[in-house]
Amino acid sequence: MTGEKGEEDGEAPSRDLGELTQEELREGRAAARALDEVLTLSSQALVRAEVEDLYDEVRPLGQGRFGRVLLVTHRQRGTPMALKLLSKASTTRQGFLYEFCVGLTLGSHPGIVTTYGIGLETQACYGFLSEPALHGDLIALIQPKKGLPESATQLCAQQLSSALEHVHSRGLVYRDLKPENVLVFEPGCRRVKLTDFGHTRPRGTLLRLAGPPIPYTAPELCSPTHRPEGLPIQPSLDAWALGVLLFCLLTGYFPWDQPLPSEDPFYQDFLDWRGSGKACDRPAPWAGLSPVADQLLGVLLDPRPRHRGPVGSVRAFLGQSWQEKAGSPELARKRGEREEEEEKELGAE
Ligand SMILES: Nc1ncnc2c1ncn2[C@@H]1O[C@H](COP(=O)(O)OP(=O)(O)OP(=O)(O)O)[C@@H](O)[C@H]1O
Repeated sequence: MTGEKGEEDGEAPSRDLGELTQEELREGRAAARALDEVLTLSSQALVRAEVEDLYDEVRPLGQGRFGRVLLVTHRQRGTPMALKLLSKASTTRQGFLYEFCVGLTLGSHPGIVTTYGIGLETQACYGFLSEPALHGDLIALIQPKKGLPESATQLCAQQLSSALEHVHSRGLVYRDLKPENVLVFEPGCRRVKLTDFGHTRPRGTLLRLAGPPIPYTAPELCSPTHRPEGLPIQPSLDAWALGVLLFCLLTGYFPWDQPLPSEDPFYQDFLDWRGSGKACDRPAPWAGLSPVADQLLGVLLDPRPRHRGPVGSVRAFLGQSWQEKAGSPELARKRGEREEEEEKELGAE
């Protein structure tokens, strides 16, 4: 997404490194400088034209809060492309250029949507072109209370962790991992790619939460005690979001609404279980996950950002079973506990 920017971020002052090491701060600054370079060049090369002068509209591909995405074909060559249009009413020129240029600099990775080097300015909108995904996004594939087949989940895990590692290797933090931003290029999730770089920022950028937290928001951003000037952002924010996304894919549930123990009993239950390590404390939504999945999610969903595993931790768990097999005594026991709990909850109403 893109939007009015600048309310929520600023540059980390050099005398105050927050939780960043000198090396991390240098990495973030180098990323900011590299982006600035691409942005200046792209800003000079925007094509001023109306969409219909250059492209034929085929059909809408999707709609976000800020952007409308259309399948178009090039008028002369017939090449199919996705055109993301951002209204000038809600997006600044700088905000648009930022999203466009982050896409351009990251697009060489197979797990990241390729952005073409054509930026457009019409009377009412800014726009840019990228490769079109003809199988939609991941949200359409997740079945409520079921999730995705495990094979598809592991394929997503492998490709998304690699794509996020690429983002991090460029000194950037993605910050917007959710199923709507994962595009599907082949059935069965054999090829999925990350899109929407409107929230991506250099490591170390100071960030305050602009709205209410969502399930994917890491707890360090929700803490009321966090520094008023903002938290210097780290790749560990993406590792948390990856953990939540994998949970959703495996179960068809969110693990919690927001990671605030005082507000969200599901999150409190998770913390209690982490603390005790006892099977009887396992929260109901976690029934159905194998010990391997527990371990993986335990690494990614560590509430302490400096102890949280990186996104690449996923690799060590691929190819092992992440779901209890249907009919296994362990699953029957966990399901029994879940049903008992649900009965208790219903009884309490
Ligand atoms: N290259 C593409 N090919 C196919 N569909 C796409 C493509 N890019 C985006 N979409 C679809 O359009 C939707 C909206 O796009 P996008 O997330 O970029 O918009 P946004 O306004 O920035 O979103 P947000 O609400 O997260 O701010 C996506 O969820 C996806 O379904």
